[in-house]
Amino acid sequence: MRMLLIHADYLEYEVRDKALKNPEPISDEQKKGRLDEVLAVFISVEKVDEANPDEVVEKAIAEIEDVAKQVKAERIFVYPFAHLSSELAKPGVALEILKKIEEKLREKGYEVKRAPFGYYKAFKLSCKGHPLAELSRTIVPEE
Ligand SMILES: Nc1ncnc2c1ncn2[C@@H]1O[C@H](COS(=O)(=O)NC(=O)[C@@H](N)CO)[C@@H](O)[C@H]1O
Repeated sequence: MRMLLIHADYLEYEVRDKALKNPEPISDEQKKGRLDEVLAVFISVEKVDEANPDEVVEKAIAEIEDVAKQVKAERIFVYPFAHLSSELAKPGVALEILKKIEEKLREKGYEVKRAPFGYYKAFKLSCKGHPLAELSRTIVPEE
């Protein structure tokens, strides 16, 4: 799994066209979204993650929470992003992993949104620009 973490004044998106034949079903409300004062986490789920999804979820949560505490972010935007890796996991596996990350972060008390999976989306992002505002993490399951 590859993650790009951006501490931002805001992240907003608007769904455009389908990027997969069968994207995640979404409500009209989910076609647009915005969070202010947010840690945006762009995630590419990778083929290697398919070996142990639960372990990858736990490691991702730990890394995201570590950064959220450092930058004092209470809101997290989980954003499916297929452009951080050339070895992408299958969409079905990727979506399940992203949903679990969303759920577990919410259980930990963060305000969490997740951008829709399988769509081309317009987005605007305002990076804060401080030294910890742009970070990346790579997560792999144990052999
Ligand atoms: N492994 C993955 N990790 C994260 N997001 C993914 C993954 N696979 C698919 N997606 C989601 O599905 C969308 C399209 O995925 S994609 O791999 O780019 N596929 C395409 O663009 C197809 N139109 C041609 O392959 C992505 O924008 C993202 O929302």
